[in-house]
Amino acid sequence: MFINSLKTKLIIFYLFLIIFVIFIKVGDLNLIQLPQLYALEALSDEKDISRIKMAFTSKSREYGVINYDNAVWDDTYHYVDNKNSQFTESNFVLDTYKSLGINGIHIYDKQTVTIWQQAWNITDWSPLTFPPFDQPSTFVKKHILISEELIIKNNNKPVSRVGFTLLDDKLILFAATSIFKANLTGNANGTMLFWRFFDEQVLTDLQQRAGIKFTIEVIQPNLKNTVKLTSKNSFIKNSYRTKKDEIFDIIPLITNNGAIKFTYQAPIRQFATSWLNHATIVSSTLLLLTLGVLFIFFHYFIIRPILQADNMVTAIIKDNDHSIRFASKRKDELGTLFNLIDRLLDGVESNEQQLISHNVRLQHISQTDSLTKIPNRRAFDTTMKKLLQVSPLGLDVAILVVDVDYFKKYNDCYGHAQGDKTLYAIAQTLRKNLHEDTDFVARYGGEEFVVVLKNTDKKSAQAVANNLVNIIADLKISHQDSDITDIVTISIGIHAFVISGQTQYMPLFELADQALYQAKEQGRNRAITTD
Ligand SMILES: Nc1nc2c(ncn2[C@@H]2O[C@H](COP(=O)(O)OP(=O)(O)OP(=O)(O)O)[C@@H](O)[C@H]2O)c(=O)[nH]1
Repeated sequence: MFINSLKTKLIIFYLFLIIFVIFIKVGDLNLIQLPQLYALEALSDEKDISRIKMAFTSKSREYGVINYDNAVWDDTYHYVDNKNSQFTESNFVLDTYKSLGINGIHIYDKQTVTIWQQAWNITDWSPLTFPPFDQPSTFVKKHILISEELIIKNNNKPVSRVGFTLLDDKLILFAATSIFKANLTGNANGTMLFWRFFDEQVLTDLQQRAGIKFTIEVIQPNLKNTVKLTSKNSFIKNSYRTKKDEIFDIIPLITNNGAIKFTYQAPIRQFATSWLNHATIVSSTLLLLTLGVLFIFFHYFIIRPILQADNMVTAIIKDNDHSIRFASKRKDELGTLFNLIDRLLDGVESNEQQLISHNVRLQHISQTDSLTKIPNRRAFDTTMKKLLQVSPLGLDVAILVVDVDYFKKYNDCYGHAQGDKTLYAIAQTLRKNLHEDTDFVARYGGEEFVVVLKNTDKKSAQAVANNLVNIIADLKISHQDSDITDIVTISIGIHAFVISGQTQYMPLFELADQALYQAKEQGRNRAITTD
């Protein structure tokens, strides 16, 4: 099956490896690295937020200090009592406002009634009236001006209120301090107020103090003080940054009637938050390249040789060809395995060759007569069948049946062992005097032999047979008991025929045998051909 393939298993292993690496990478990023980086970022953002808040605080405190210096001053204290305009005319000239950077100065008595007030438009330094301070509203009286109760609560010491407030929908920076003598003796006898609209200059000043460019807007006070948003990443809980990468926070107005919300663009994030970032792509590409190289390595050095071996063994089994060899030059375990298979094939091949030679010997034995060492009757049977099957039509063939004359008497006279020797001598003589390529001789049985002559007509067959009769006679093997002579002789019956589609050889043999009978009848030691 496909899944059983080594290559498939390797690919599946790689897929698991890649998923595992991505899993580790994502886990490491989300559970270890990002929380730390976000925490560091939040710490840095927190510092920026407090720098902005500090800018607001320092700006209002600066106003408070200037205001305090003017409120806790004997001249101011006496002015509240005597209202001598020389004091205000000499001290609060236009340049005073310009240098202090304020819109207005207001002096109130203990009952928070305006004693003196003056305000200017900072843009063109034209006179300005700002009703909430001119005729102080209940709100101003309560939240900005210093009441007697506050001073009593402060052990009869000067009280200052500094900060930002919202009046008539306008954001204002103010500083109010109770008017005291410079040596802080006696009671307070009023409130001195410095104020300024929160305009572009104030914003620029604050931005410079904080070193951050931010914008502001006035909002309802009921928003949370510090806004920590949940980041897009579900693993990271805290970040000050909004989805638009802005940071904002709230500065509540001291008068509790609103709040300043400042917003600024967060510094560019110094780390990647998605797992699909440059580093991941580079490392994933490197991983894939490494896996690719490993795959090629496995494929070329392990899988491919195994597949080649598979093909070779399949071919060996299919073609039953045991001569194929791996002849591997590899020095590794696969090389050892292939060499072992080669040795196994060596063994199989040598056994096979032994078997073949044994079979050849067996074949030879089964086709050879043990006494005369010439082909036997089985070989004659095979030869004749093959001859009738494969010979071309019209081929002349002759069958000669050879029989030793008076051989019973020979045996009786010389003994059976001598009879065997004589049979051997006759067989070998017949064999030697026939053409090895075209003629065939076999022992048919007993003292009877059969000769097959190919490409030989009747006349030639007669000549060959006569020659054989003479050659055996020429051996001059003595046979005292022969009725016709005193040497061993043979008789031959001949049947010559033409190949014409015969399928059985026995009728042909029997004709030759009948001719032999005639040769015996006519006195033996001769060859007779059928008519
Ligand atoms: N020594 C020996 N004798 C054999 C062998 N095979 C057959 N014979 C003998 O051959 C003789 C054949 O005798 P017969 O068939 O009577 O024929 P014959 O004596 O040769 O007389 P004709 O054929 O008529 O000339 C028998 O006595 C067999 O025993 C053999 O392998 N060795």
